[in-house]
Amino acid sequence: MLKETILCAILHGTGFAKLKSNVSLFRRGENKNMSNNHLLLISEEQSSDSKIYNWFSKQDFCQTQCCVPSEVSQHLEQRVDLILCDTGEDVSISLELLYLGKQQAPEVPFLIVSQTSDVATAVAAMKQGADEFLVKPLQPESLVKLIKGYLQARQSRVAVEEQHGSSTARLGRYVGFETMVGATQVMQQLFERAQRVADTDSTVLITGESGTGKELLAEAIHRNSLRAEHPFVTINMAAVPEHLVESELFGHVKGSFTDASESRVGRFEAAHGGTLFIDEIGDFKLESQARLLRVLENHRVTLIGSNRDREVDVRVIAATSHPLQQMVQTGDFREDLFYRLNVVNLALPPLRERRDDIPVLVNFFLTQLCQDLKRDVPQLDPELEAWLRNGHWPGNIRQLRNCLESMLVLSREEVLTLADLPEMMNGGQLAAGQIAIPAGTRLEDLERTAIEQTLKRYRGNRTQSARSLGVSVRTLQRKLKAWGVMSDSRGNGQSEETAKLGLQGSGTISTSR
Ligand SMILES: Nc1ncnc2c1ncn2[C@@H]1O[C@H](COP(=O)(O)OP(=O)(O)OP(=O)(O)O)[C@@H](O)[C@H]1O
Repeated sequence: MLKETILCAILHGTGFAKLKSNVSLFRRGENKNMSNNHLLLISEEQSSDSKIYNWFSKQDFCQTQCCVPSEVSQHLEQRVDLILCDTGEDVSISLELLYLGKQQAPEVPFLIVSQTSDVATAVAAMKQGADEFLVKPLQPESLVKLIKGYLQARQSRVAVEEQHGSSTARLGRYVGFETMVGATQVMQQLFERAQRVADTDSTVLITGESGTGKELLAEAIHRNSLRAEHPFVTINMAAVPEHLVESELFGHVKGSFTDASESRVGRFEAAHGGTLFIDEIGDFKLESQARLLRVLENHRVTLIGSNRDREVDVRVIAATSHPLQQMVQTGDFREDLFYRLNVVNLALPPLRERRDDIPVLVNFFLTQLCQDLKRDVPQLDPELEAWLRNGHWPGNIRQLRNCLESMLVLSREEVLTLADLPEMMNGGQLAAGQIAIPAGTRLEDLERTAIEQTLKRYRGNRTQSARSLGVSVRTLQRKLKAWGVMSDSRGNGQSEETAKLGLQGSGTISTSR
């Protein structure tokens, strides 16, 4: 009996609670016209051979499209309201498609139809975000009822969101995350995916170097979600002493350990109804990982020193600047927890990989900071602009913002120049013989930067620059050519391309002697 109950719960995805709420939503809007819903059926068979498709195409509560696995990605670019995946005996194909579905359309319910009732497989599917794991043979009536429940819940959510002017991504319109700047294609795509995932309760893993905006993105997801009215609670695992991690997260009762002079509510409970952002999840020790996994699976927390647990309704967004997958391989991070967290992955690129955003970010921060400092927005000297755009920025957006803030605080001039750069950035004007290398500079960037600075110093004269760099003119020409800089036929003097190159800023490296 117990086994049956467990299996039943597993087969119904996130459990009975969710199923019940769907059913009640269905009742509320029963009379609504549902025929505009789009169901995507993934099948190994062509549509004409698929019995399940033939059956669905005769139903009038939705419009059904059928496709083979290789066409799924293409279909997800169109409107889809529910995915039913039946890939025959090989469930691993369904799991791969589930991953794809959750990456491309996280808010769309994904139902797996399987021929096996193997519990381990069902658990694996649920961990990866499947909404249902249904075992054949299926009862048409129950299946229709289940699907209608999902579709109705989805319709109701869209209606609520439209009423509140919230997300409309699924209708083909994209509303940006106002607090975040990013005009490049990579950021626009990321915002779009984040907007879509905001509509769901899926766990999200945000990856990216320090200062790329992981916390800001997590908060934007929360603000765009139906949980927005509830708390957004953060915890940075790197900042909490190891022995206090569990008590911070799960809370403790008075006297449960030496320093526990009072009972304390943990961050999970504090985030009830809202979102918990766990930063630097890679710093979590293995024992605590097991406990976190249990909370994510059961939605219940047990305070340290107590044997009573409490239900929590919390959406978790985790972030890491460490390569978690590698940590899984080395045994430093639990594989099951990794998959539980990585239902949707949002990867923030480093600033140096989206340089076109730098001018937009600079304007954004200058305006914001000048408002705070109650001063007029200064102009930027073109050389400084170029320097900012071409900097390496190992500290990413945080470093860019701090750099601008420091200049604005220290200079009241109407035009900011390279000379106003904070001392630690050096403005490309290091004392004679100095070279400063910011943490995170790649070797290939180092070489290019050194060459750029030297050419700039010798006003584009390649003979003098090559001599200064201790290489032949031919070697220098070869490198410039490889970087797409046209060769200067005069061998010296200042070609247009060299002049351009010479003007480029270059982090904090200088070859001055
Ligand atoms: N796209 C963006 N638009 C505007 N400001 C941004 C953007 N991304 C980040 N910032 C700003 O940059 C700073 C760093 O952002 P945030 O703390 O979110 O980064 P992080 O990746 O979480 O850093 P860490 O890993 O060190 O905690 C903040 O001041 C944030 O407001």
